[in-house]
Amino acid sequence: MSDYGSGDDLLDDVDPDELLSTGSKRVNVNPAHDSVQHPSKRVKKTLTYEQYDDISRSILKRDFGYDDFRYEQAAAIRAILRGDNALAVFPTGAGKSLCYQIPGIAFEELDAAGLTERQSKTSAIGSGITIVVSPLIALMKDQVDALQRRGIPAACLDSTKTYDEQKSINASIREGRLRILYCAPERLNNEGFVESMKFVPGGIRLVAVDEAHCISEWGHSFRPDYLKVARFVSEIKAERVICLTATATPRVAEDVRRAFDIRESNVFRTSPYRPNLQLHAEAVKTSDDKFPRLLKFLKDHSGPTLVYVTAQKQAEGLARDLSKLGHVAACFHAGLSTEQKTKTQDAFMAGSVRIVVATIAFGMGIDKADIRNILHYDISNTVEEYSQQVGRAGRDGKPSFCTLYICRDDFWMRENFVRGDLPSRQSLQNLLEDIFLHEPTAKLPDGGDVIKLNQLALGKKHDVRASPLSIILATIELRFGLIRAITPEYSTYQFETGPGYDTQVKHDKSPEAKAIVSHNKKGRKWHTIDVNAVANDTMQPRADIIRKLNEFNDKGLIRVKTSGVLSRYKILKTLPSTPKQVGAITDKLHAEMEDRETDAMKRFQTLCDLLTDTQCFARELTRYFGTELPNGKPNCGHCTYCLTGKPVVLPPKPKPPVDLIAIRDILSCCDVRDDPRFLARIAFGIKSPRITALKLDKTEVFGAMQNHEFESLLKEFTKACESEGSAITLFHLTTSATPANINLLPRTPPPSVSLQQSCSDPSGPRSFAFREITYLRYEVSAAVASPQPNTTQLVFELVNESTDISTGCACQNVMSGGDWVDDSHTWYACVDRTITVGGTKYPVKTSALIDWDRWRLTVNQTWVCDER
Ligand SMILES: Nc1ncnc2c1ncn2[C@@H]1O[C@H](COP(=O)(O)OP(=O)(O)OP(=O)(O)O)[C@@H](O)[C@H]1O
Repeated sequence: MSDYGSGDDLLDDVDPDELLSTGSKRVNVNPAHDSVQHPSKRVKKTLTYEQYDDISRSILKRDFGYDDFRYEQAAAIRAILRGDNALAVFPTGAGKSLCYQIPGIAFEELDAAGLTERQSKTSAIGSGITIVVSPLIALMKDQVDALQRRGIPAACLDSTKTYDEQKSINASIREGRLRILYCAPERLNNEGFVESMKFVPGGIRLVAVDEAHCISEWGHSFRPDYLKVARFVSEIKAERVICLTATATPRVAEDVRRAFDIRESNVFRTSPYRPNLQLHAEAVKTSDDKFPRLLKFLKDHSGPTLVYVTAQKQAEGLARDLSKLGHVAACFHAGLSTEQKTKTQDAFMAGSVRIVVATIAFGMGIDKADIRNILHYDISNTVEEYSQQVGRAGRDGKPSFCTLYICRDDFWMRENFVRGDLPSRQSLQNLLEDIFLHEPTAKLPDGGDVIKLNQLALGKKHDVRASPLSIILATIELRFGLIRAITPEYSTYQFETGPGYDTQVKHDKSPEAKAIVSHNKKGRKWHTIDVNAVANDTMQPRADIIRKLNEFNDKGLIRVKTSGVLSRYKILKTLPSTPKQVGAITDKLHAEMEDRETDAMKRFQTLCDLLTDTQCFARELTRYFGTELPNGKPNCGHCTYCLTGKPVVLPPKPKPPVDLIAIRDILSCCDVRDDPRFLARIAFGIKSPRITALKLDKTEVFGAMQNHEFESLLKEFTKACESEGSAITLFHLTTSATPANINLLPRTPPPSVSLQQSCSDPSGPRSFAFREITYLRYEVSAAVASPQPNTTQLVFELVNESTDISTGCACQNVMSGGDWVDDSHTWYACVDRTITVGGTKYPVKTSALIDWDRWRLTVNQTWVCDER
C-alpha cells in the first residue's frame, strides 16, 4: 500500500447516514437540517486581538508546553479564530501544525465560554471538527499519536484502518468527541466520506490544507487531487480554511489565495532565510569528480550528514562505497521496505548512523535538530526542493553546511524527468477518444451513468505516464466539469483462508457471507471472487459483500488482497461525441501541458541560475520566495559568492551535432512514425509506457542520443515522420539555419572556397578547391550510394548561381550527413561510426568547420586506432 493510499474501497458506496451511525440511526440527514448545522460564517463574535491571543497562548502552554509563539503563528491563529481564511508560508520545521491544532482545540472552548454566536444554537450537537488534509499517511499518524499523547482527541482516516476502527472514528465524530480528523486528499474522491462530512454535528469548523502548494499547477509538486480540496471545502460548507506550505513562490501563493478566497492581508509569510546555514555550491566537471570531493567534505565537516542523490541505485552504491571506506553510512529511498526505512531513520535519529545517502524520499517529517551537513551530490529539481532539503539542517541554530555539486552531467537526468510527462498530441487525442467515445460502463443506483477506467491499461495503450494521466483526468473533471470521480473499485478480490474460515466464515448465516462462500473460485492458495458478478447473481449490494470481506479480514479469518483498481467517474454532462469535439478539448489540454513542461524546464534552470549568479545566493533564495534577508541585510556573508566574491562557473559544454546515423538506427529499429516525441524519447532515453511495452528500453538505441538536445531530436524526428518513405528522410537536416537562411549569406562570390580534409588516412589529406561559388547549400543525400561497406559518401550540392546547375562532389571514405549550427558556424557530419583500414574497423568521428569569414570549409576525420 502506498503512503498515498486512501483506502476508499472500505467506504465504497457507504451512505452518509450509515457512516455516521453505528448502531442507532442518526436522527436527521435532511437538507433542511443543514441550515442549523451549517450556518456558514456565523461564528463571529468579535473579540480583541489580545483576547484571541490569550486564548491561543493558554492552549499553547497547557497542551503543548511552549511559552510563546514563533514567527507568525499567533497572527495566523488569530485570523482563523476570527473566522477568516488564511495562508501560512513558514519554512520547514517552523511550526505550521500548531496553526490549525490550536484553533481545532480552541473552538470548543470559545463555544463553551459563549464567545461565539453558535454556542446557543449548537451546544447540543457539539463543536464540530477540524479536518486536516495531508498527503502522507506516516506524517498524519505521527501527528495523531502526538496529539493523543497530549490528550487531544484526534484521529486519522486512512487505508490502514480496519472497518471497525473506521466505525469507531465515525462514532466519535457523531458523538462530538473528536476534535481533529486527518485524511489524505484522495479520500475526497469518496462520495460517502464527502456526504458524511456535510452532516457532522457542529459542522466543519476548519479545513487545514497541508502542503498547500500542491494545489498550484505552477508549484513544484502539483497533485491533481489537491484541486478537489477547494470544491470539498465549499461542498461541506467548512467555516474557514487555513493553507500551509513551506515553499510558495508569489505565483503559487496567488493560486492558493484564489482557490480558497484568502485575503492578501491574511497571508503570513516567514522568510526561509536561516542565518546559521552556509549555502555553498561547487562546479564539478564530470560526475566522477564528485566522490573525492565528498570524501574531503566528510573529513572536513563532522556531524550528522544527509547526502541527497537522484536515483535509488545511486543511493545504494554511494552508501556502500562510503561504508567500505569506514564511514557509518546507510541509504534511504522509496524502494526499500518499510522495516529497512524505519531502521535507517531510527539509527540516524539516534546518532548511530552518521551519514544517510538518500533520494528525495527522505526527510518529510524528520525532526532532527542537529543535522550538521546537507550535501547535494546532484542538483535538485527545483529551488523549492533544494530549499526544503537544506531547511533540514541546523534546526538547533548551530552553524551547518550545505554544499551542492553542480555538474552538467546531471542535467540529462533532470530533463529526462521533465520530458517524460508530456504526451504527444495524437496520444492525447486517442486517449480522450477512448474515454469519451465509448458507452458508459455502468449505472449508478440513481440511474446516473458511470465510466470505469483502468488507468494503468489506458496509460500503456496511449503512452501516457501515470502522473500526467491523473492530471488529465482531474482537468476534465474540474475545468470542463464533464465527469466527477467517485470511489474507485477493485475489479478483483482474492483471499487466503485462515484457521477460522471453516468454523466461522462457513457458518456465518448472513446472505453476504453465504455469497462469499458459495461464489469464490479456489486456486492453490488464493480464493478469487468477482464481486460484481456475485452481487448480480445473489442480488446482494456489492458494498455489503466487500464490507463482509473486510470484516472477515479484520477478524483474521481470511486475508484479503485486492488488485485491478478501476477509477470510476460519474458522467455529469453530455460528453463530446465526435473526434472533432474531442479534438477541441485535446488542443486546450495539450497546450496547457506544453506550458507546464516549459515551466518545469524553467524551474530547474532557475536553480542553476541562482547558484551561478553574481549575487549573494542566500538573498537570491529568499527573494525567490518573495521575501528579503532580515533587517535589510544586503547579503549573508557566508555563501560561496559572499566568501569568494566570484560566481560559481559551470564548465561549458559544446552543443553536440545531431548524430544522423544514430537517428537512422532508431528509425530502423522502430517503425513508429506517428509520434516524433515517442522517437525522441527513445533517443534521449526517457521511458514511457509504450516504450516499456515494446521493450525498446532494452535495445541499444535507447538513450543513445542522451547527449543531444531534446528539442533538436524532436525536430529531427518530426521531419523524419513527415517525410516518411523518402530516402532523404534520414538525412533531412534540422537546424536553425534553413536553406532560406543560407540564401541570406553574402551573394558576392568569394574568390574561392576550399575544402581541406585532414586525416590520418593512409592515403593522406586531400584538398579541393571550388571556384565561382556563390553559396553553399547544404543538401546531403544519405549514405544510399555507399560504394563499399563501411564507407559513406558526402555530397555537397554546390550551386552555381549563374546557371543554377547543381554540381555534386563526392568524397569517398569521408563521412556525410550534417547539421548547420549557425552561431558557431560549425558544420558537423557524422554518418558511419566505423571505418575499415587494413581490414580492421575503427570508430570514426568526423566534423566539418566552416569559417564564413574566410569561406573555408575544413573536414576533420579522426578515429581511434588500436595501438597493437
Ligand atoms: N511556538 C513554538 N515554540 C516551540 N516549539 C514549537 C513552537 N511551534 C512549534 N514548535 C515545535 O517545532 C517542531 C516543528 O513543528 P511542525 O512539525 O509543526 O513544523 P512544520 O512547519 O509543520 O514543519 P514541516 O514543514 O517539516 O512539516 C515541533 O516539534 C513543534 O512542536
